[in-house]
Amino acid sequence: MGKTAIIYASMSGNTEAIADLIEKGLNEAGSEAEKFEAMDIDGTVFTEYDHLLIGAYTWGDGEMPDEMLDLYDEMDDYDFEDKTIALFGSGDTAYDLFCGAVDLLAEKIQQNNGSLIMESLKIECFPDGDQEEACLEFGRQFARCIQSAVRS
Ligand SMILES: Cc1cc2nc3c(=O)[nH]c(=O)nc-3n(C[C@H](O)[C@H](O)[C@H](O)COP(=O)(O)O)c2cc1C
Repeated sequence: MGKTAIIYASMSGNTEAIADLIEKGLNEAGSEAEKFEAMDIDGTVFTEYDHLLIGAYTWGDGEMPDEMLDLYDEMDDYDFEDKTIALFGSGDTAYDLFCGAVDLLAEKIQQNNGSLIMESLKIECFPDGDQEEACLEFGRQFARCIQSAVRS
């Protein structure tokens, strides 16, 4: 089935909480993942893992946060054509560019031959209430995508 990595950047814990819930959803649907903080890894993760869930909070004026910047720049050295990819993030709708970093990641993946298997998950601050279930379901749905790709 291939290996799944959940990669995230989080300063105050909201995006980390989303990553944890996505992993829980994946597990519920019978898949496993390894989770990494973006600043602890480099681009080799893009060759070692077949399925990628990548998440970031948004900083500045719709900008990529510092913790994700190196990995974001390194994406230009890789080809994402054969990868299963979905994106997630936490933001705040009080800002003009809600979850702008998620959109920047999507553009970068597309520039490097990749495509997204699911619509990106954008969470308002902390994933509570209905948003908690949305994160779990995102994980379950991603698991179903990679499982059905194996069967077909
Ligand atoms: C200085 C600053 C700038 C921000 N800019 C944006 C922004 O442009 N768009 C957005 O959606 N959220 C923005 N946010 C909100 C954060 O992305 C949001 O608080 C998020 O939940 C933080 O996630 P974390 O807990 O994973 O660090 C900004 C927050 C701060 C402190």
